[in-house]
Amino acid sequence: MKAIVKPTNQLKGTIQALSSKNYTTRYLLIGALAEGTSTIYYPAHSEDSDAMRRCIRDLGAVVEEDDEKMTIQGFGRHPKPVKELNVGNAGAVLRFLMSTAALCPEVTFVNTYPDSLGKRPHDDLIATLQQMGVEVEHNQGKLPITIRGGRPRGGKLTVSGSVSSQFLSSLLFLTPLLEEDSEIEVLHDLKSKVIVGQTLEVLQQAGIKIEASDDLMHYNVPGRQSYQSQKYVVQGDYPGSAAILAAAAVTNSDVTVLRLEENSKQGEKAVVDVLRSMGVNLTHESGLVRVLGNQQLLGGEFDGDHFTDAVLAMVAAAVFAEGTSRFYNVENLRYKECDRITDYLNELRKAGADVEERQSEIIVHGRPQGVPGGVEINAHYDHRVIMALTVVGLRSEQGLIINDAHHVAKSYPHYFEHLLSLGAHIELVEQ
Ligand SMILES: O=C(O)C1=C[C@@H](OP(=O)(O)O)[C@@H](O)[C@H](O)C1
Ligand SMILES: C=C(OP(=O)(O)O)C(=O)O
Repeated sequence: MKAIVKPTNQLKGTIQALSSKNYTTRYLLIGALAEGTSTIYYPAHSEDSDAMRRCIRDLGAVVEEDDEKMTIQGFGRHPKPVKELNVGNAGAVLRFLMSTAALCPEVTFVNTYPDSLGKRPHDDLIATLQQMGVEVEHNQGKLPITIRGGRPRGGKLTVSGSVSSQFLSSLLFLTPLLEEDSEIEVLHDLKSKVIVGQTLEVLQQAGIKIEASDDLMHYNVPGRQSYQSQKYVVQGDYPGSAAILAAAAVTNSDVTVLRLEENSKQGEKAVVDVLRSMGVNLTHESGLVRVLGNQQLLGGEFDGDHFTDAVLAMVAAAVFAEGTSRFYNVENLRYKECDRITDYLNELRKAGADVEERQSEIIVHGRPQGVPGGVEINAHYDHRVIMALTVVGLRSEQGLIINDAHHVAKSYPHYFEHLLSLGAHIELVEQ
Protein backbone atom coordinates (compact mmCIF):
# COMPACT_ATOMS: atom_id res chain seq x y z
CA MET A 1 0.00 0.00 0.00
CA LYS A 2 1.09 3.51 -0.83
CA ALA A 3 0.11 6.46 1.38
CA ILE A 4 -0.24 9.72 -0.51
CA VAL A 5 0.09 12.28 2.25
CA LYS A 6 -1.08 15.76 1.25
CA PRO A 7 -0.48 19.08 2.96
CA THR A 8 -2.99 19.47 5.76
CA ASN A 9 -3.45 22.69 7.64
CA GLN A 10 -5.81 21.54 10.34
CA LEU A 11 -6.45 18.45 12.46
CA LYS A 12 -9.42 18.29 14.77
CA GLY A 13 -11.15 15.62 16.82
CA THR A 14 -10.77 12.88 19.40
CA ILE A 15 -9.36 9.38 19.06
CA GLN A 16 -8.89 6.43 21.37
CA ALA A 17 -5.25 5.46 21.70
CA LEU A 18 -4.55 2.01 20.33
CA SER A 19 -3.73 -0.63 22.95
CA SER A 20 -0.12 -0.95 24.00
CA LYS A 21 1.90 -3.35 21.88
CA ASN A 22 4.57 -3.81 24.51
CA TYR A 23 2.13 -4.69 27.29
CA THR A 24 0.16 -7.00 25.00
CA THR A 25 3.22 -9.04 24.02
CA ARG A 26 4.19 -9.31 27.69
CA TYR A 27 0.74 -10.31 28.92
CA LEU A 28 0.40 -12.92 26.18
CA LEU A 29 3.74 -14.40 27.18
CA ILE A 30 3.12 -14.49 30.92
CA GLY A 31 -0.36 -15.88 30.26
CA ALA A 32 1.32 -18.69 28.31
CA LEU A 33 3.91 -19.27 31.04
CA ALA A 34 1.13 -19.70 33.63
CA GLU A 35 -0.69 -22.99 33.97
CA GLY A 36 -4.25 -21.76 34.49
CA THR A 37 -6.39 -19.46 32.37
CA SER A 38 -5.47 -15.78 32.14
CA THR A 39 -7.60 -13.04 30.61
CA ILE A 40 -6.28 -10.01 28.76
CA TYR A 41 -8.76 -7.14 28.30
CA TYR A 42 -8.30 -4.81 25.31
CA PRO A 43 -5.23 -6.52 23.83
CA ALA A 44 -3.52 -4.82 20.91
CA HIS A 45 -4.28 -6.19 17.45
CA SER A 46 -1.22 -5.59 15.33
CA GLU A 47 1.25 -7.71 13.40
CA ASP A 48 3.59 -7.93 16.39
CA SER A 49 0.96 -8.89 18.93
CA ASP A 50 -0.50 -11.34 16.40
CA ALA A 51 2.99 -12.85 16.09
CA MET A 52 3.18 -13.46 19.82
CA ARG A 53 -0.34 -14.93 19.84
CA ARG A 54 0.51 -17.26 16.93
CA CYS A 55 3.75 -18.44 18.52
CA ILE A 56 2.33 -19.14 21.99
CA ARG A 57 -0.43 -21.13 20.28
CA ASP A 58 2.22 -23.09 18.40
CA LEU A 59 3.92 -23.69 21.74
CA GLY A 60 0.72 -25.17 23.15
CA ALA A 61 -1.25 -22.30 24.71
CA VAL A 62 -4.98 -22.28 24.02
CA VAL A 63 -6.02 -18.76 23.05
CA GLU A 64 -9.61 -17.68 22.57
CA GLU A 65 -10.85 -14.21 21.89
CA ASP A 66 -13.84 -11.96 21.43
CA ASP A 67 -14.10 -8.23 20.70
CA GLU A 68 -13.03 -7.20 24.17
CA LYS A 69 -10.66 -9.82 25.51
CA MET A 70 -8.46 -12.87 25.01
CA THR A 71 -8.24 -15.85 27.31
CA ILE A 72 -5.10 -17.93 27.44
CA GLN A 73 -4.75 -21.35 28.90
CA GLY A 74 -1.02 -21.51 29.44
CA PHE A 75 1.56 -24.28 29.12
CA GLY A 76 3.55 -23.26 32.19
CA ARG A 77 7.10 -24.62 32.07
CA HIS A 78 6.11 -27.32 29.56
CA PRO A 79 5.69 -25.87 26.06
CA LYS A 80 4.84 -28.25 23.22
CA PRO A 81 7.98 -29.50 21.44
CA VAL A 82 7.33 -27.38 18.35
CA LYS A 83 9.95 -27.49 15.56
CA GLU A 84 9.59 -24.05 14.02
CA LEU A 85 8.37 -20.59 15.03
CA ASN A 86 7.66 -17.57 12.83
CA VAL A 87 7.76 -14.25 14.69
CA GLY A 88 7.24 -12.14 11.56
CA ASN A 89 9.17 -8.89 11.98
CA ALA A 90 8.75 -8.61 15.74
CA GLY A 91 12.05 -8.14 17.57
CA ALA A 92 10.69 -8.30 21.11
CA VAL A 93 8.65 -11.40 20.30
CA LEU A 94 11.69 -13.17 18.89
CA ARG A 95 13.96 -12.25 21.77
CA PHE A 96 11.41 -13.07 24.50
CA LEU A 97 10.64 -16.43 22.90
CA MET A 98 14.27 -17.40 22.37
CA SER A 99 14.42 -17.97 26.14
CA THR A 100 11.06 -19.75 26.29
CA ALA A 101 12.22 -21.96 23.41
CA ALA A 102 15.08 -23.13 25.63
CA LEU A 103 12.44 -25.21 27.45
CA CYS A 104 11.89 -27.19 24.19
CA PRO A 105 14.20 -29.82 22.68
CA GLU A 106 14.80 -28.00 19.36
CA VAL A 107 13.11 -24.95 17.87
CA THR A 108 14.10 -23.00 14.77
CA PHE A 109 13.11 -19.35 14.41
CA VAL A 110 12.72 -18.79 10.68
CA ASN A 111 13.81 -15.71 8.77
CA THR A 112 10.76 -14.22 7.04
CA TYR A 113 11.97 -10.58 6.98
CA PRO A 114 15.56 -10.92 5.74
CA ASP A 115 15.83 -7.17 5.10
CA SER A 116 14.57 -6.09 8.51
CA LEU A 117 14.50 -8.46 11.51
CA GLY A 118 16.86 -10.70 9.53
CA LYS A 119 19.56 -8.01 9.86
CA ARG A 120 19.19 -7.43 13.61
CA PRO A 121 21.77 -8.83 16.07
CA HIS A 122 20.92 -11.26 18.86
CA ASP A 123 24.47 -12.27 19.91
CA ASP A 124 24.14 -10.93 23.45
CA LEU A 125 21.17 -13.15 24.26
CA ILE A 126 22.73 -16.12 22.45
CA ALA A 127 25.80 -15.76 24.69
CA THR A 128 23.69 -15.88 27.87
CA LEU A 129 21.66 -18.85 26.66
CA GLN A 130 24.96 -20.63 26.07
CA GLN A 131 25.96 -19.84 29.68
CA MET A 132 22.76 -21.67 30.64
CA GLY A 133 23.84 -24.82 28.79
CA VAL A 134 21.58 -24.19 25.79
CA GLU A 135 22.98 -24.95 22.36
CA VAL A 136 22.29 -22.23 19.79
CA GLU A 137 22.88 -22.48 16.07
CA HIS A 138 22.78 -19.12 14.33
CA ASN A 139 23.82 -17.13 11.32
CA GLN A 140 26.46 -14.84 12.87
CA GLY A 141 24.12 -13.84 15.65
CA LYS A 142 21.20 -13.39 13.27
CA LEU A 143 18.21 -15.40 12.00
CA PRO A 144 17.63 -18.22 11.31
CA ILE A 145 18.33 -19.35 14.87
CA THR A 146 17.92 -22.85 16.25
CA ILE A 147 17.68 -23.29 20.01
CA ARG A 148 18.44 -26.73 21.46
CA GLY A 149 17.39 -26.64 25.06
CA GLY A 150 15.40 -28.90 27.29
CA ARG A 151 16.78 -28.14 30.69
CA PRO A 152 18.34 -24.64 30.81
CA ARG A 153 20.40 -23.95 33.94
CA GLY A 154 20.10 -20.88 36.14
CA GLY A 155 22.90 -19.67 38.39
CA LYS A 156 25.22 -16.74 37.85
CA LEU A 157 24.44 -15.16 34.49
CA THR A 158 25.62 -12.09 32.65
CA VAL A 159 23.99 -10.30 29.76
CA SER A 160 24.99 -7.23 27.82
CA GLY A 161 22.40 -4.46 27.70
CA SER A 162 24.27 -2.19 25.32
CA VAL A 163 22.28 -3.12 22.19
CA SER A 164 18.82 -3.95 23.51
CA SER A 165 16.93 -4.29 26.79
CA GLN A 166 14.93 -7.13 25.25
CA PHE A 167 17.70 -9.65 26.02
CA LEU A 168 17.47 -8.92 29.74
CA SER A 169 13.65 -8.92 29.70
CA SER A 170 13.76 -12.29 27.97
CA LEU A 171 15.90 -13.78 30.76
CA LEU A 172 13.70 -12.24 33.43
CA PHE A 173 10.73 -14.11 31.96
CA LEU A 174 12.53 -17.48 31.87
CA THR A 175 14.70 -17.62 34.99
CA PRO A 176 11.88 -17.77 37.60
CA LEU A 177 10.84 -21.14 36.10
CA LEU A 178 14.26 -22.77 36.41
CA GLU A 179 15.34 -25.27 39.09
CA GLU A 180 18.23 -23.08 40.24
CA ASP A 181 18.08 -19.56 41.63
CA SER A 182 19.66 -17.05 39.27
CA GLU A 183 21.70 -13.94 39.67
CA ILE A 184 21.73 -11.78 36.57
CA GLU A 185 24.32 -9.09 36.08
CA VAL A 186 23.87 -6.63 33.22
CA LEU A 187 27.17 -5.80 31.57
CA HIS A 188 28.28 -2.56 29.89
CA ASP A 189 25.17 -0.44 29.79
CA LEU A 190 21.44 -0.94 29.69
CA LYS A 191 19.69 0.73 26.79
CA SER A 192 15.95 1.36 26.82
CA LYS A 193 16.20 0.87 30.57
CA VAL A 194 12.75 2.29 31.27
CA ILE A 195 11.04 -0.56 29.46
CA VAL A 196 12.57 -3.11 31.85
CA GLY A 197 10.26 -1.47 34.40
CA GLN A 198 7.32 -2.72 32.32
CA THR A 199 8.76 -6.24 32.39
CA LEU A 200 9.16 -6.11 36.17
CA GLU A 201 5.65 -4.70 36.54
CA VAL A 202 3.98 -7.54 34.61
CA LEU A 203 6.11 -10.18 36.36
CA GLN A 204 4.93 -8.83 39.68
CA GLN A 205 1.33 -8.90 38.47
CA ALA A 206 1.80 -12.60 37.72
CA GLY A 207 3.06 -13.20 41.26
CA ILE A 208 6.73 -13.60 40.29
CA LYS A 209 9.29 -12.42 42.84
CA ILE A 210 12.44 -10.75 41.59
CA GLU A 211 14.84 -8.54 43.48
CA ALA A 212 16.16 -5.79 41.23
CA SER A 213 18.84 -3.26 42.15
CA ASP A 214 17.82 0.39 41.93
CA ASP A 215 19.95 0.93 38.82
CA LEU A 216 18.36 -2.17 37.17
CA MET A 217 21.79 -3.70 36.55
CA HIS A 218 21.56 -6.64 39.05
CA TYR A 219 18.82 -9.15 39.70
CA ASN A 220 18.25 -12.00 42.13
CA VAL A 221 15.66 -14.38 40.75
CA PRO A 222 14.53 -17.28 42.94
CA GLY A 223 13.97 -20.44 40.86
CA ARG A 224 11.05 -22.94 41.00
CA GLN A 225 8.44 -20.18 40.85
CA SER A 226 5.13 -20.44 38.98
CA TYR A 227 3.33 -17.77 37.03
CA GLN A 228 -0.15 -17.19 38.42
CA SER A 229 -2.95 -16.89 35.91
CA GLN A 230 -4.47 -13.43 36.22
CA LYS A 231 -6.71 -10.81 34.64
CA TYR A 232 -4.82 -8.07 32.85
CA VAL A 233 -6.01 -4.80 31.33
CA VAL A 234 -3.89 -3.34 28.53
CA GLN A 235 -3.38 0.41 28.66
CA GLY A 236 -3.19 2.80 25.71
CA ASP A 237 -0.01 2.90 23.63
CA TYR A 238 2.26 5.93 23.98
CA PRO A 239 4.75 5.15 21.17
CA GLY A 240 2.05 5.02 18.48
CA SER A 241 0.11 7.92 19.98
CA ALA A 242 3.32 9.98 19.95
CA ALA A 243 3.05 10.20 16.16
CA ILE A 244 -0.54 11.47 16.38
CA LEU A 245 0.53 14.05 18.97
CA ALA A 246 3.44 15.11 16.75
CA ALA A 247 1.06 15.50 13.79
CA ALA A 248 -1.17 17.70 15.97
CA ALA A 249 1.85 19.73 17.08
CA VAL A 250 2.98 20.60 13.54
CA THR A 251 -0.47 21.60 12.27
CA ASN A 252 -3.21 23.95 13.50
CA SER A 253 -5.10 21.54 15.63
CA ASP A 254 -7.36 20.64 18.46
CA VAL A 255 -6.69 16.92 18.96
CA THR A 256 -7.45 14.76 21.96
CA VAL A 257 -6.10 11.26 22.50
CA LEU A 258 -7.90 9.18 25.11
CA ARG A 259 -6.60 6.29 27.22
CA LEU A 260 -3.09 7.63 27.90
CA GLU A 261 -2.54 7.03 31.62
CA GLU A 262 -0.51 9.69 33.42
CA ASN A 263 1.08 7.12 35.75
CA SER A 264 2.05 4.67 33.01
CA LYS A 265 5.45 2.99 33.11
CA GLN A 266 5.85 3.46 29.35
CA GLY A 267 8.94 5.59 28.79
CA GLU A 268 7.33 7.18 25.74
CA LYS A 269 4.98 8.98 28.11
CA ALA A 270 7.88 11.48 28.13
CA VAL A 271 6.66 12.83 24.77
CA VAL A 272 4.13 14.90 26.69
CA ASP A 273 7.01 16.74 28.37
CA VAL A 274 9.11 16.79 25.21
CA LEU A 275 6.34 18.50 23.24
CA ARG A 276 5.58 20.82 26.12
CA SER A 277 9.20 21.88 26.28
CA MET A 278 9.04 22.52 22.53
CA GLY A 279 6.37 25.09 23.30
CA VAL A 280 3.35 23.01 22.31
CA ASN A 281 0.11 23.91 24.08
CA LEU A 282 -0.89 20.63 25.65
CA THR A 283 -2.76 19.28 28.65
CA HIS A 284 -2.64 15.80 30.21
CA GLU A 285 -5.36 14.94 32.69
CA SER A 286 -7.49 11.92 33.51
CA GLY A 287 -5.86 9.81 30.83
CA LEU A 288 -6.52 12.35 28.12
CA VAL A 289 -3.90 14.31 26.18
CA ARG A 290 -5.16 17.38 24.35
CA VAL A 291 -2.98 19.30 21.91
CA LEU A 292 -3.90 22.74 20.66
CA GLY A 293 -1.35 23.03 17.88
CA ASN A 294 -0.44 26.30 16.21
CA GLN A 295 2.53 25.15 14.15
CA GLN A 296 4.93 27.02 16.43
CA LEU A 297 7.64 24.81 17.92
CA LEU A 298 10.99 25.42 19.57
CA GLY A 299 13.99 23.10 19.29
CA GLY A 300 15.54 21.42 22.31
CA GLU A 301 17.97 18.77 23.59
CA PHE A 302 16.64 15.38 24.61
CA ASP A 303 17.98 12.08 25.92
CA GLY A 304 16.11 9.86 23.46
CA ASP A 305 16.82 6.64 25.36
CA HIS A 306 13.97 7.53 27.73
CA PHE A 307 11.43 7.38 24.90
CA THR A 308 13.11 5.11 22.37
CA ASP A 309 10.04 4.19 20.29
CA ALA A 310 8.89 7.80 20.04
CA VAL A 311 12.18 9.44 19.01
CA LEU A 312 11.33 9.36 15.30
CA ALA A 313 8.00 11.10 15.87
CA MET A 314 9.66 13.78 18.02
CA VAL A 315 12.37 14.28 15.38
CA ALA A 316 9.58 14.79 12.82
CA ALA A 317 8.14 17.55 15.01
CA ALA A 318 11.61 19.08 15.45
CA VAL A 319 11.94 19.32 11.64
CA PHE A 320 9.53 22.29 11.89
CA ALA A 321 10.86 23.81 15.12
CA GLU A 322 12.75 27.03 15.43
CA GLY A 323 16.45 26.44 16.10
CA THR A 324 18.46 23.26 16.38
CA SER A 325 17.31 20.13 18.22
CA ARG A 326 19.54 17.31 19.42
CA PHE A 327 18.40 13.80 20.30
CA TYR A 328 21.30 12.07 22.04
CA ASN A 329 21.95 8.60 23.49
CA VAL A 330 20.06 6.97 20.62
CA GLU A 331 22.66 4.66 19.04
CA ASN A 332 20.48 1.59 19.54
CA LEU A 333 17.98 3.06 17.06
CA ARG A 334 20.43 1.69 14.49
CA TYR A 335 19.49 -1.87 15.48
CA LYS A 336 15.74 -1.70 15.03
CA GLU A 337 13.50 -2.46 12.01
CA CYS A 338 15.97 -0.41 9.96
CA ASP A 339 18.87 1.84 10.87
CA ARG A 340 16.63 4.50 12.37
CA ILE A 341 19.44 7.05 12.20
CA THR A 342 21.00 6.69 8.73
CA ASP A 343 17.95 5.31 6.87
CA TYR A 344 15.48 7.66 8.54
CA LEU A 345 17.59 10.76 8.04
CA ASN A 346 18.07 9.89 4.37
CA GLU A 347 14.31 9.89 3.92
CA LEU A 348 13.94 13.13 5.89
CA ARG A 349 16.57 14.77 3.68
CA LYS A 350 14.66 13.69 0.56
CA ALA A 351 11.63 15.49 2.02
CA GLY A 352 13.75 18.62 2.45
CA ALA A 353 14.67 18.50 6.13
CA ASP A 354 18.06 19.71 7.36
CA VAL A 355 19.39 16.89 9.54
CA GLU A 356 22.76 15.51 10.61
CA GLU A 357 23.77 12.24 12.18
CA ARG A 358 26.40 11.18 14.70
CA GLN A 359 26.96 7.61 15.82
CA SER A 360 24.51 8.08 18.69
CA GLU A 361 22.77 11.36 17.88
CA ILE A 362 20.26 12.94 15.57
CA ILE A 363 20.61 16.68 15.01
CA VAL A 364 17.82 18.66 13.38
CA HIS A 365 18.14 22.21 12.10
CA GLY A 366 14.53 23.22 12.16
CA ARG A 367 12.67 24.80 9.25
CA PRO A 368 9.62 26.57 10.70
CA GLN A 369 8.73 27.73 7.19
CA GLY A 370 8.15 24.08 6.18
CA VAL A 371 9.85 21.65 3.83
CA PRO A 372 9.22 21.14 0.08
CA GLY A 373 8.27 17.42 0.08
CA GLY A 374 7.05 16.23 -3.33
CA VAL A 375 9.08 13.00 -3.29
CA GLU A 376 8.62 9.27 -2.74
CA ILE A 377 9.69 7.80 0.56
CA ASN A 378 11.11 4.33 1.20
CA ALA A 379 9.56 2.89 4.35
CA HIS A 380 12.49 0.54 5.09
CA TYR A 381 9.95 -1.97 6.51
CA ASP A 382 9.65 0.34 9.50
CA HIS A 383 6.30 1.33 11.01
CA ARG A 384 7.91 4.17 12.96
CA VAL A 385 9.54 5.62 9.81
CA ILE A 386 6.14 5.50 8.10
CA MET A 387 4.38 7.24 10.98
CA ALA A 388 7.05 9.93 11.34
CA LEU A 389 7.31 10.68 7.61
CA THR A 390 3.53 11.02 7.51
CA VAL A 391 3.84 13.79 10.10
CA VAL A 392 6.43 15.51 7.88
CA GLY A 393 4.25 15.06 4.78
CA LEU A 394 1.25 16.74 6.40
CA ARG A 395 3.27 19.91 6.98
CA SER A 396 5.20 19.84 3.67
CA GLU A 397 4.46 22.07 0.68
CA GLN A 398 3.81 19.29 -1.84
CA GLY A 399 3.09 16.26 0.32
CA LEU A 400 4.90 12.91 0.33
CA ILE A 401 4.25 9.51 -1.18
CA ILE A 402 5.14 6.80 1.31
CA ASN A 403 5.72 3.46 -0.38
CA ASP A 404 5.01 0.17 1.42
CA ALA A 405 3.03 2.06 4.04
CA HIS A 406 1.20 -1.16 4.97
CA HIS A 407 4.12 -1.97 7.28
CA VAL A 408 2.52 0.52 9.68
CA ALA A 409 0.44 -2.48 10.77
CA LYS A 410 3.43 -3.86 12.70
CA SER A 411 2.20 -1.79 15.63
CA TYR A 412 -0.58 0.59 14.50
CA PRO A 413 -2.88 -0.81 11.77
CA HIS A 414 -5.39 2.04 12.28
CA TYR A 415 -2.88 4.87 12.07
CA PHE A 416 -4.06 6.30 8.75
CA GLU A 417 -7.71 5.74 9.65
CA HIS A 418 -7.18 7.72 12.85
CA LEU A 419 -5.46 10.56 11.01
CA LEU A 420 -8.21 10.61 8.36
CA SER A 421 -10.83 10.87 11.11
CA LEU A 422 -8.97 13.95 12.38
CA GLY A 423 -9.19 15.52 8.92
CA ALA A 424 -5.77 14.64 7.46
CA HIS A 425 -5.57 14.64 3.65
CA ILE A 426 -4.26 11.17 2.94
CA GLU A 427 -5.07 8.80 0.10
CA LEU A 428 -4.31 5.12 0.45
CA VAL A 429 -3.60 3.23 -2.76
CA GLU A 430 -2.99 -0.50 -3.11
CA GLN A 431 0.36 -1.08 -4.84
O1 LIG B 1 10.81 -4.80 25.48
C1 LIG B 1 10.11 -4.37 24.55
O2 LIG B 1 8.93 -4.74 24.38
C2 LIG B 1 10.71 -3.38 23.62
C3 LIG B 1 11.93 -2.82 23.90
C4 LIG B 1 12.55 -1.75 23.08
O3 LIG B 1 13.61 -2.32 22.34
P1 LIG B 1 15.17 -2.19 22.73
O4 LIG B 1 15.35 -2.64 24.13
O5 LIG B 1 15.84 -3.08 21.73
O6 LIG B 1 15.54 -0.74 22.57
C5 LIG B 1 11.54 -1.16 22.11
O7 LIG B 1 12.19 -0.41 21.12
C6 LIG B 1 10.67 -2.20 21.47
O8 LIG B 1 9.71 -1.60 20.63
C7 LIG B 1 9.91 -3.02 22.46
C1 LIG C 1 11.65 -1.58 17.72
C2 LIG C 1 10.37 -1.91 17.81
O1 LIG C 1 9.90 -3.18 18.01
P1 LIG C 1 10.71 -4.59 18.08
O2 LIG C 1 12.07 -4.32 18.63
O3 LIG C 1 9.89 -5.41 19.01
O4 LIG C 1 10.73 -5.13 16.70
C3 LIG C 1 9.31 -0.88 17.74
O5 LIG C 1 8.14 -1.20 18.00
O6 LIG C 1 9.59 0.28 17.40
